[in-house]
Amino acid sequence: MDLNVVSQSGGCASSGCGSSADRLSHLPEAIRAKVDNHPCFSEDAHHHYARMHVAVAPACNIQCHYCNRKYDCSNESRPGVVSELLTPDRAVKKVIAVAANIPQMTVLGIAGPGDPLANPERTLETFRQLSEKAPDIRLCVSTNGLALPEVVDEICKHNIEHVTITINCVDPDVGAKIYPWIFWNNRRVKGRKAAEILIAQQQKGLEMLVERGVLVKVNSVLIPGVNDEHLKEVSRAVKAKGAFLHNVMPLIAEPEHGTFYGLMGQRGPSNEELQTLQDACAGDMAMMRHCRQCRADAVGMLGEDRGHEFTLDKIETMEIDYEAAMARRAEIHAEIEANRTAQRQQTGEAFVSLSSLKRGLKTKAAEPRPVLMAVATTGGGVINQHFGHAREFLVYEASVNDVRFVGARKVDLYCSGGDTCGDAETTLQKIIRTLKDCEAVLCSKIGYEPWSQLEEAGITPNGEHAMEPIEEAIAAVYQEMVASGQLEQAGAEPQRLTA
Ligand SMILES: C[S@@+](CC[C@H](N)C(=O)[O-])C[C@H]1O[C@@H](n2cnc3c(N)ncnc32)[C@H](O)[C@@H]1O
Ligand code: SF4
Ligand code: SF4
Repeated sequence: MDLNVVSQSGGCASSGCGSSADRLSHLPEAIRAKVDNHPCFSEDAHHHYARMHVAVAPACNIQCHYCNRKYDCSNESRPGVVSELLTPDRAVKKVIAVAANIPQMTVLGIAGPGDPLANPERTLETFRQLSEKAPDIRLCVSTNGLALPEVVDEICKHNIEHVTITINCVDPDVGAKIYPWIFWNNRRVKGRKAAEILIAQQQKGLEMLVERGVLVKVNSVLIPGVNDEHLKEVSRAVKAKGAFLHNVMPLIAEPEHGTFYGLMGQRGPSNEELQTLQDACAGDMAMMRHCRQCRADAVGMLGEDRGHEFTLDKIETMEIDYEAAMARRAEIHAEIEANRTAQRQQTGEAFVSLSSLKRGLKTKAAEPRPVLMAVATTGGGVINQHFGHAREFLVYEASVNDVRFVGARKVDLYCSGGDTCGDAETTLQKIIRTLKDCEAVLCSKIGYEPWSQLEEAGITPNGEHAMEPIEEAIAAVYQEMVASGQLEQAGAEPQRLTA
């Protein structure tokens, strides 16, 4: 997301390129302070800070063709899925237990499993208690927007500075294909009329939040053949109304989830379709590309789920002094910030070197082509994960202009424990398919078998940059590729480095 904020403001003055952390520096101070440690509103922050959701809101006031909250699997990570519903009191207890044990957790969101604003008492009571008992935690809410205008003032009372509205369309004809019904003024409204009311409420809620200085993220589910082309218009419309960030997420639709789309065989988008649409929308506004479509009870860094460590039976036995925990949290946040500053400096140097590389290319020749690279990381902004332990890879695009984050791709674990990874061949082939458009994989270590199969598939494994900041390492690998001449564009004059 930070990337496009910068492109609107002209980018790095000297070179036209910069790290994702630097890109935050172009935001006004008041906004930067609100997003700098928010893992969802800042791509850079998501390497360092964690979030949690509490599942206090079971009911929903609309039906989306892609949602079925009845289907649950404890191993599954997707929106609407939860293991246990919580009362506000228990939710508050859980948040305090998590904040004391995972100090980098800065954000508590309520995102279901239904719609938080269709359960206003439970949602607002949770926020009320938390703003009093844990004032160092940022509070967020995610809603379909139908009930939003009526509760905007109440939300603002609880110091909520970040709200997400799911807006899949601004045209009721498109909406009628996504929403079979809404529950409005005590009756069920169907079809185009339902979509018309929902869209009007969403737009009104968005305007009201922006007027009150709340940062609004808009989620849109990309449903191929239904709203794919239309989402560019959605992006323009919400930007014009002052939304801060647009998060275009892929539809998840499997027949076994029992949703209308799942049963009708509606497919989700490919990685390429998603990225193409995100890039097309990016002309109009800042995009979030690091969303992991979390469960409604997720706990931990984005992409990880530590919910099993904080089940009700476990938190009942935890004795927590939150005053002391807050002091410890502040110390750890200061350490994280010191690390981030050091990383920023290191990455800045790598980018200066990328800029000299660009200047060194003969001006008439075409630039070397951009390259996608995948990275294995457990967080902290560095390359620190064994290939076989990765449950997801972060994908970056490197070019002579920039290194930009383009998305996270989930994979099955290659090493499922023990010293040997012998019988995991099918899993490895699936991982290679997921990364097939990447030209290198950067990780801390990698075994012989995946090394040779990646190479055979034309993906270069690289374990030389362990513990280095991600963007610095990618910039370095890209420079090596340029220097070796392997990135010359087909049909272009050969390029030469002058220095
Ligand atoms: C579970 S919802 C909860 C908040 C609220 N009810 C809403 O819809 O905004 C959180 C997010 O997940 C999205 N979502 C739910 N089911 C999905 C699916 N099958 N595929 C992709 N996104 C989905 C929703 O559109 C929403 O943006
Ligand atoms: S609004 Fe949210 S909770 Fe309600 S049906 Fe849609 S995705 Fe599910
Ligand atoms: S679903 Fe996306 S926006 Fe919400 S907590 Fe997860 S990563 Fe952040």
